[in-house]
Amino acid sequence: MDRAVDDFGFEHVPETDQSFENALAKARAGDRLTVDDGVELLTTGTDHEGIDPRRKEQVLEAADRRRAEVVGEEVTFVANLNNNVTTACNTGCLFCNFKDTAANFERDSGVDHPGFTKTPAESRAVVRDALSRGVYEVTSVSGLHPALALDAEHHEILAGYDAPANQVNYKPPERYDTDPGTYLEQMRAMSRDGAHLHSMTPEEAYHAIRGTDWSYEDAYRRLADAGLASVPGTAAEILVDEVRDVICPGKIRTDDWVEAMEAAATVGLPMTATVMYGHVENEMHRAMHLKVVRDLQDRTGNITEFVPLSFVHRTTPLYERGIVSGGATFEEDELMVAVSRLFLDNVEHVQSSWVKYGDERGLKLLSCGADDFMGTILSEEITKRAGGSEGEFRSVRDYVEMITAVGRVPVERSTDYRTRRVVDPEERPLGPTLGPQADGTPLMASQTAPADD
Ligand SMILES: C[S@@+](CC[C@H](N)C(=O)[O-])C[C@H]1O[C@@H](n2cnc3c(N)ncnc32)[C@H](O)[C@@H]1O
Ligand SMILES: Nc1c(NC[C@H](O)[C@H](O)[C@H](O)CO)[nH]c(=O)[nH]c1=O
Ligand SMILES: N[C@@H](Cc1ccc(O)cc1)C(=O)O
Ligand code: SF4
Repeated sequence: MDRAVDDFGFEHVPETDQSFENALAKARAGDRLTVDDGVELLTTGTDHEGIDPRRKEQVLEAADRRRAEVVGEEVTFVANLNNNVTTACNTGCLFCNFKDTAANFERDSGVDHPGFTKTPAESRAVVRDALSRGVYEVTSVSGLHPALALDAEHHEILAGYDAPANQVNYKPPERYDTDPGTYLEQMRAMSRDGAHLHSMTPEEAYHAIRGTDWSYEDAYRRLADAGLASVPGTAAEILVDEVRDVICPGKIRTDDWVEAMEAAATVGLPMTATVMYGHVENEMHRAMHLKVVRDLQDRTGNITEFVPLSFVHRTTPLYERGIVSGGATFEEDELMVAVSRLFLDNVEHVQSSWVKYGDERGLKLLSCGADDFMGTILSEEITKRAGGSEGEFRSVRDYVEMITAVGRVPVERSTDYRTRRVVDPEERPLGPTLGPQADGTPLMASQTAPADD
């Protein structure tokens, strides 16, 4: 990644005192890897330019073997729904095209925009419909809408700040076309009738305590009481501040992200962790990120899965302003997944995201160290808006066909992986059964096969 090194004057660069051979030997032996080892594996050796195809295969093989030892041949997926509450956000992350300027949502803005905000009642209706189709989990990640507050008390505190109001990034709900309600109201609405609610990233948790002296733990405890069941570890991007300064200067810093995740763990919430890579960062930053996650997991043990998210560049400010010329290559994707598996010796599952990679490459990544194939999601906005085109839905039938085609065992899982169901490819109907109202009915009418299903 010479581009990044040259353009940004980063302090951290992919230079080490380690050799590729030593790092590979340690990886094969199952020894705990250092950041330098990680860099050697991610670069296939800093002793030469570019990715060496033979060395890359060695890294992928080591990761695939480790995957087989740790989790065997099962490939898991979850029957879930994405229900994002709002796209209003002023944080301004340069890799993101999911958000819309919050001012556009104001009653008198006169701006016609593609964004949306759902009231708690609207969220409730979307979830009710998805539950009747058999979903287990509701995933909800949203923009930081200025009118969103934890609860009525939080509204009062935020309203007490003098102008400029955006000192605490707050405007009262009356200013907007649609009132998103409070975080607690949204939690209650989305967790009703037994849905497992996976929501409130560290960035959202920060928004839920902004302008107060409340701790992340206070917030997560109250969110959990209102129905939150697990936490998405997005907003991680690259957990090295010199990279965050370039791609998301308005976002919480690395220390805050870690603090929020530790708080979620203290409250007893399972959580995922992510990395969003393939933009301005180099392999040293990627390896340093893995170390932050591994240390966090040493302290908490609550991370159920690690999710590498390849940067989707097409319609993002980073790309449109010429700051980057594209995303990661597939070789980099393979190595990111493989080194995640090898480095994170304390995280059991590594996810392959079909939304980011597509089916074919997503399946290939299941032989590079990944063992989870994401979820049905039923709708998708983050990748689509960034110019991705891999679709918004996979049925249980799609999953079974793809996973069996690569010789692995399809398993429907709960979010925390504790409940699992090995899916018999011959069974009919072929739908989810773990959701509170799931009875095996295929998730979507359009996906129902003609006669035999
Ligand atoms: C869109 S945000 C929504 C939740 C909340 N606003 C936050 O930042 O945590 C969720 C995550 O989507 C991922 N994301 C956003 N834009 C992306 C892109 N262009 N390519 C890949 N991942 C992206 C980032 O990792 C981000 O943290
Ligand atoms: N990788 C992506 C995910 N993964 C999250 C899963 O769908 C699921 O919520 C998690 O495994 C917890 O059970 N979701 C997306 O919407 N987009 C992705 O790229
Ligand atoms: N929001 C992320 C995906 C994601 C969601 C929940 C998770 O636990 C992990 C990853 C995206 O689409 O880019
Ligand atoms: S990544 Fe999240 S915080 Fe950043 S602009 Fe997008 S929605 Fe807002």
